[in-house]
Amino acid sequence: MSSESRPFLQVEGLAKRYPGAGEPVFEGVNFTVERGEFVCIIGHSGCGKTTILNVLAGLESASEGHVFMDGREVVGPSLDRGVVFQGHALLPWLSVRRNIAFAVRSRRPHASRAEIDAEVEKYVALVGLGHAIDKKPAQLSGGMKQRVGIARAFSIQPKMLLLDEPFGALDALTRGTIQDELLRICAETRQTVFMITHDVDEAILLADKILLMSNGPRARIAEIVENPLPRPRHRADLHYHLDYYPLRNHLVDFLVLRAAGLAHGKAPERPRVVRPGAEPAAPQAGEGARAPLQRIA
Ligand SMILES: Nc1ncnc2c1ncn2[C@@H]1O[C@H](COP(=O)(O)OP(=O)(O)OP(=O)(O)O)[C@@H](O)[C@H]1O
Repeated sequence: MSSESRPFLQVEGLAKRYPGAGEPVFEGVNFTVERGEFVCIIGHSGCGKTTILNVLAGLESASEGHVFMDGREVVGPSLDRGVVFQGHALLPWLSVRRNIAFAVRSRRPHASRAEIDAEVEKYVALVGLGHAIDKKPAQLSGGMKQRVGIARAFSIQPKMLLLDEPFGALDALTRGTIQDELLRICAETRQTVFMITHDVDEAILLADKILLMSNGPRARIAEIVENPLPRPRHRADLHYHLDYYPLRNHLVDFLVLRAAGLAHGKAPERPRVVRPGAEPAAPQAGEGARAPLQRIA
């Protein structure tokens, strides 16, 4: 396959086995992410989502399989991939400005102080925190700290952003506001994103594609769900779209009715692609046959 036709991110036959454990947590995990795509992964606790994200980040090694990003194999951490964890992981003794400057400087080690400062201010403004730029993390709310984490990840201009339940600990109102911000920033920057969430509505709002993971052990990506809802999306009226409930029901049914039965490697290694509630999409080059139309309304 030429590098032009290869997907931006390609995950091939990934497996993770911890020493002393019997069966692998997951195995035969295969999926792709296109440049500029926003992909969410959903699955029950313990199926291995964070482990997969850590492998994509280069922070953990897989027992089997390979990850290729932009034509190169991922073998360790890199500024090409920005990670935001649920805990914001800011340096507590540094102000917001200096936390982000630290990241910008790692990308531009020879830039002047004024250049770094200008970039920091741009990314802090992006997440609406200009007024708090000289505060320390302890002086910020949980939502503000997560915003700083997001600004920091964007400030390294990663080829791919990896988000591990970044809004999991936030109240619903704050979560909604930051989701809207992320939606806007991603629309502006065409950032490629891989995000773990437990929140079906969050995935529907943000994702182009939702990976459904079966339960472990020997979990797999059981299904790839294309999100038929058009962009731009707005939380306030998304649920009026005809495809909203077919999509939502499909995701919930998977989690409630199907995920457990597909544990122990019962999900197919090459997951089917479905588009609930919408007309079937035309097959893409190099993609296997798609599942027939699933109108569940
Ligand atoms: N270092 C480790 N040693 C042994 N087992 C581990 C280790 N790290 C994770 N595991 C096990 O691997 C499995 C997958 O963990 P992981 O955190 O990737 O799941 P997850 O799907 O992200 O879960 P959650 O949704 O609860 O965050 C779990 O059963 C966990 O106990």
